[in-house]
Amino acid sequence: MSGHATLPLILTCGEPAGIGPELAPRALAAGVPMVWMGDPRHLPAGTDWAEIAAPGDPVAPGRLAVLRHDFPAPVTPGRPDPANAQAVIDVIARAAGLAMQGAAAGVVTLPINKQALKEGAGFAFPGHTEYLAHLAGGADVVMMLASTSVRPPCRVVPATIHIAIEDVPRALTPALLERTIRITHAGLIRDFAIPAPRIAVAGLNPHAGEGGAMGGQERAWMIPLCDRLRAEGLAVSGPHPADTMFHAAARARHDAAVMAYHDQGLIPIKTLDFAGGVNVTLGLPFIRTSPDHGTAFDIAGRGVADPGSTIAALRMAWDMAQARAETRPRGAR
Ligand SMILES: NC(=O)C1=CN([C@@H]2O[C@H](COP(=O)(O)OP(=O)(O)OC[C@H]3O[C@@H](n4cnc5c(N)ncnc54)[C@H](O)[C@@H]3O)[C@@H](O)[C@H]2O)C=CC1
Ligand SMILES: NCC(=O)COP(=O)(O)O
Repeated sequence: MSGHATLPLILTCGEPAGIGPELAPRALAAGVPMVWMGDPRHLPAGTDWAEIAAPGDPVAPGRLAVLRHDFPAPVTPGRPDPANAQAVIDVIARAAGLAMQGAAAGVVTLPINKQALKEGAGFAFPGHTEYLAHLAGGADVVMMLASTSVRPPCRVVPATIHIAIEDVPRALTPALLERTIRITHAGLIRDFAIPAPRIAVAGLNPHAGEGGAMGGQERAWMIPLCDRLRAEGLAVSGPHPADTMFHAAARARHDAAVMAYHDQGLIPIKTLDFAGGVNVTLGLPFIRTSPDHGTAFDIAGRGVADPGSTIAALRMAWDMAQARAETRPRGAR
């Protein structure tokens, strides 16, 4: 056992027409070592910043360290420019590359606009989660959103993510659900110091199918899958009716909830803790967190964006980096 993380986190700029640039200087309030990667011309006027050549280079306290990445086109808040799309993608890849080389403690991503990247640069991924998994050589990952300021905590993992609701029943297979549960289980042990994670699984249908009266997936394979994993020793419960999994007493009974689809999980967490919710990718070879919100074009450039979720994402990533450093064998990177 050894050590603690010393290298900074990299905060990627995300979509520069969104609220990312104004959140960057305010993220210093997290009080953890970080550098921002992006085009400094996008930062709010008056930002105290200094360019550095590598993540570990020193800057004066209170000053934003910048790993410069120039963008080709000027930015208008609220109006993404297709000409900048490839640079947004390149920043993510560059930051992930540095983290994989061991040159940074992890990556915290400011939001991207998926539509702008698809239209501007043919971005072929639904989001950071899948792109980072690809950059990591096809890592088996899940998306978890974790609260930081509600008790009992709320942690949700959607088994299917950014797909049309009409495609969910076909995409939600026994293999996908089992894989999602196993990655969640391993991630809670590794990064959340929960030695025997309790995982609640949501049914797909109202009332978890009501014994087959409201849908058949629960009886056909979800109950047998949960039974099998329990027999193996995993603390898996369910499938539960999704609508009663998130009141306080229900949250106290699990460490994470694996949900059938995006909104089944993201609506409760964003309702309970929008300002403190953190998106974590479990299963990557490096640490990645993100605020839970998007690009917020409707308020971009006005200086009113709440930095709470970004600050929480930085602190969570830093805590994860410390925990990993403490359990890393001496001499290993
Ligand atoms: N990790 C990422 O890169 C994410 C990207 N997105 C993307 O963001 C874009 C916009 O998504 P929306 O669904 O509209 O969600 P959104 O989170 O951008 O905005 C929803 C509402 O919340 C408000 N809001 C968001 N963040 C806020 C903050 N920090 N402070 C104050 N108010 C805030 C916005 O003004 C808006 O009214 C989409 O392209 C989506 O794909 C969405 C979620 C995560
Ligand atoms: N709805 C969550 C979201 O869009 C985050 O996606 P990702 O960019 O973190 O994969």
